[in-house]
Amino acid sequence: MTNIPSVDLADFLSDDPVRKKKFITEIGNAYEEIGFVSLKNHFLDDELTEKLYDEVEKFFKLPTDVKKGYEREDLGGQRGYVSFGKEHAKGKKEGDLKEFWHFGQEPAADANLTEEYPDNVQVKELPHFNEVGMQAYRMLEKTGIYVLRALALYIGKQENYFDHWASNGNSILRPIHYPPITEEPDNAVRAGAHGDINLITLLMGASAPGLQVKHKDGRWIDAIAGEDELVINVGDMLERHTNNKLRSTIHRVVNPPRELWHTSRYSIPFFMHPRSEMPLDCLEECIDDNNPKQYDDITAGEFLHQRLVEIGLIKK
Ligand SMILES: O=C(O)CCC(=O)C(=O)O
Ligand SMILES: [Fe+2]
Repeated sequence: MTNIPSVDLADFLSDDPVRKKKFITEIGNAYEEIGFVSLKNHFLDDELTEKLYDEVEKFFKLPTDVKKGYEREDLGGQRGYVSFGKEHAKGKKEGDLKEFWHFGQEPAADANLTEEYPDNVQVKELPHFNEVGMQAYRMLEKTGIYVLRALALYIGKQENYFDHWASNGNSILRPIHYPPITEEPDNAVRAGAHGDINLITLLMGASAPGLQVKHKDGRWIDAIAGEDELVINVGDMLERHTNNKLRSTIHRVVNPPRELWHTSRYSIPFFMHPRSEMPLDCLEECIDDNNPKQYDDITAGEFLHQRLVEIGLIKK
């Protein structure tokens, strides 16, 4: 069971306006409060999830020098492999105890983008790795589009407000491996406390506990998705765009107790980003006398660049 509110995408997709409204209210209220929900009846089925985990485990078991051959520092780590300890939470000096992979957008031929996306890095040792990764990418992207439609209605926009920005957007699927802990980590943790950069994050059930979410009252709450559920949270871009109406909640991944140091943990977040040119300017609908405009205007691309420098993936 989970400690965060659970919502059912089947409500939003139903023909019954009462159920649809119920979903919008539930997810919107949850995002004003705790910033996280777990979602059932999404588009990523068990079979594909299992296949992806299988490929991901095989990848991280490859020799370190093979994995490092797939590292693309020239792309700020936005495609391919990022090695252990490289990324740190904003404002923290110790690197996180994790290595990860990035699958990026492969836009439709007619997408009419002003900016080109770099190609994905192909893993030669694993013939199905890239194909399975991109299948999961599509299903999570499809799920995310519906969640954004519900949120558009919640904040008083047209249902399809985000479609243009988020379709063929700069989203990233990030399989993460947190390896066994072999020495005293001191201040390093599996993932230091952070808010996600993007619009929303869709996280498939991790292989082990560890994810914690910071409640408004300061307590850390374990966030564990129910069977077949995705954990979905608001990121900093959406928080900014909605002038703090929808909350990007701080979360972290804690180290396991010492007796479990020898175990790996895997998790696979999908960071849903818009196209780079999307203005994240605070929406008129979210500004009033009680809540004046909190942020300067910025585009998604500019905001992402700033953050990649702050977390150590782009060198200034
Ligand atoms: O590993 C997890 O459960 C969450 C990871 C996370 O928060 C992130 O990569 O942004
Ligand atoms: Fe995160």
